[in-house]
Amino acid sequence: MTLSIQSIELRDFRSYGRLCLEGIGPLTVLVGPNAVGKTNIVEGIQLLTALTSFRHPTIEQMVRRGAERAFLGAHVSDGNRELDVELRMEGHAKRYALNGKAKRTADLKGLVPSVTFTPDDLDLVKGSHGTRRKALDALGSQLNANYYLILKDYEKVLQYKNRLLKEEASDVMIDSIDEMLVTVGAQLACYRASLFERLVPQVARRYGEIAGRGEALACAYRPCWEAGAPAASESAADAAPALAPLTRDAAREALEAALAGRRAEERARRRAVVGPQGDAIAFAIDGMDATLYGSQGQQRSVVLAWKLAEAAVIEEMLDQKPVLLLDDVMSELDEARRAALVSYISDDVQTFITTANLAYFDQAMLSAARVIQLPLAE
Ligand SMILES: Nc1ncnc2c1ncn2[C@@H]1O[C@H](COP(=O)(O)OP(=O)(O)OP(=O)(O)O)[C@@H](O)[C@H]1O
Repeated sequence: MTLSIQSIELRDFRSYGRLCLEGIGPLTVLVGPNAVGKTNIVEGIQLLTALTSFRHPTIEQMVRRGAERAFLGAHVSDGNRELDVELRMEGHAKRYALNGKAKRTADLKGLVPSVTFTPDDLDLVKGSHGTRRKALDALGSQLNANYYLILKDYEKVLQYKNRLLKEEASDVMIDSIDEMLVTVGAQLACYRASLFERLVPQVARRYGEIAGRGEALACAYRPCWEAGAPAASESAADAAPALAPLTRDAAREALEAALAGRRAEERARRRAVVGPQGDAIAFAIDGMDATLYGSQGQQRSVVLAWKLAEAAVIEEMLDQKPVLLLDDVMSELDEARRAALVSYISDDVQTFITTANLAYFDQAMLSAARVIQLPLAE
């Protein structure tokens, strides 16, 4: 059974001294003027579900100005299980707990998954490969704690290697860090390739439904070792997908060869150029790169399709519908795309929507929702 959020408490988090929302149902609409704290609530819920924030803030930015520590808590239940997820932030430490017992972030991944959709996500197609890699990794991290741990390990290895290259360390040192990079990087590439393979049919199907007109969307994931570092201008149509399924041995071999072949370049540039930080993800609509040629509407349809596909993959893999967090996106979508998004919202998909304007919602939806006007009366 799907866990859903029953109540939320925020203490000294962002603009809130204390905020309690109780008796939370399937659909909550948070409405209020600019800067009233709508996104702060969404961010708090994301930190308690996906265990991350789309704003990528420091702890200092999240603790209310003037306070020493912040507390976030959610009571979640599926009718059988009653769970309290808590997060405490102080200094440089972020500490999660479940029913009062300290937990590592990795232990809680996937417990109450969520899909967040904010105006920044509209850059998923327009933006760089890095934006798309981050989106894929954020999904993978919720689905599989090992994906998350490998990603964190890889970030550390890469940081260390960059330091060594900057300091012009000896070849022996670079060889030994490359060994680690190959082990961790090959695993990360395999996780990415296999998640991508699951995601793509869902994205393509949803794009077809949203865009209509028989347009075909192709998505390609190309690991870094294929033809060197990817340029953003390369066409998705040219970027052949990784041979599926990508095995760890094949990934290791390809990474090793690419590292050996580009050692001189890495030395000259004094930074790592080979590794999953160079993987490319691209979209093509009817054979044309969506980043370069897609209309604004087409790009938005791809993003929406990607988000709905994320929700579908989470449900498929975790047997649980994710909480949907829609931060101020209704105003960014036209009527048809709004309708596509709203059609996904149902009683069994717990949804939080923020908006400055209720005019974007039809009456049927509003009457099914709990509308919370912010700021709350004291
Ligand atoms: N650490 C913090 N301490 C105190 N206030 C903070 C902190 N972080 C953010 N804020 C305040 O929170 C407010 C922004 O809140 P939020 O982003 O949730 O607004 P919003 O209602 O989503 O606005 P908009 O509709 O403009 O997007 C700002 O006024 C900001 O100063």
